[in-house]
Amino acid sequence: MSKPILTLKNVSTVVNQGTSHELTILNQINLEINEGDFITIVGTNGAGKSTLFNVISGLIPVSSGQVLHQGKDITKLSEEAHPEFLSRVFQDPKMGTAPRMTVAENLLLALKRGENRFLKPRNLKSHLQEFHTLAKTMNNGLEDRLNTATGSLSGGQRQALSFLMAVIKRPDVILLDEHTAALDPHTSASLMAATDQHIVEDHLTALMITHQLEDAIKYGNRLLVLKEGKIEADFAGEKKKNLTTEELYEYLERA
Ligand SMILES: Nc1ncnc2c1ncn2[C@@H]1O[C@H](COP(=O)(O)OP(=O)(O)OP(=O)(O)O)[C@@H](O)[C@H]1O
Repeated sequence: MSKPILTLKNVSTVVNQGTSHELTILNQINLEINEGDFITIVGTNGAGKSTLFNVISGLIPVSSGQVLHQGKDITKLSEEAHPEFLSRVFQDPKMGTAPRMTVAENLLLALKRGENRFLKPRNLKSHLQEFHTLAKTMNNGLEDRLNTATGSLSGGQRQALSFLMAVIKRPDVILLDEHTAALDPHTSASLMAATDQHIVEDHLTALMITHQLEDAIKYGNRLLVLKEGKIEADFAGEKKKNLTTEELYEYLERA
């Protein structure tokens, strides 16, 4: 049986506490994320999806409740300590990669994250074959652009690089924050397929926020609907498999 990698126990996040602008963004969230889970998350604007990721990443403090990593309380762990076990890919292709560095240099940076080493050219050379093989898995020509400055890549290639940088060290948890949303439909579908292949084949654990209901249903083993800071619905197994976009849409409208 799989064991929980991450657990949220009665997590609430309240901002502007004690003022007239007080707002409960997350309201008593209980969530157990198991090894190998690929959880898709949908919800209308302002439902609290990004805040949930911000709390898991240590960017926003919880007002009450607990966050556990492998059973260890990380509720008060600093944001800087989270990359040791967690990585995140954002919607904006400009985030997460250094634009003046080449694709290979960015991959090396991600591979050596936390090791505090200087980047040496010979160090880079020894990784080129490995990076070529890795980049090829994204099916968008990234492997032919290893020596190109990241800033001149297409949006799809840049997001593919951000994704590879996020998974290269096999973090315990990967947060995908609408990572295909800024791409055209064809590029988005291609990145989504490559994402899924990596997560499933490498048995990674991931959470993905998306507004694409088809993607939320098609990918992953579990689907959460967030509404006003609460988990309104939690579909897994057969229930998720049998869900249609129409039903989910109605659910969101009703929710
Ligand atoms: N630091 C903050 N201070 C005040 N309000 C905040 C803060 N962070 C988020 N909010 C509010 O909390 C609510 C939830 O925001 P959040 O960004 O988590 O929603 P979301 O589900 O990710 O929405 P979207 O789909 O639009 O990205 C929103 O009303 C937002 O304005």
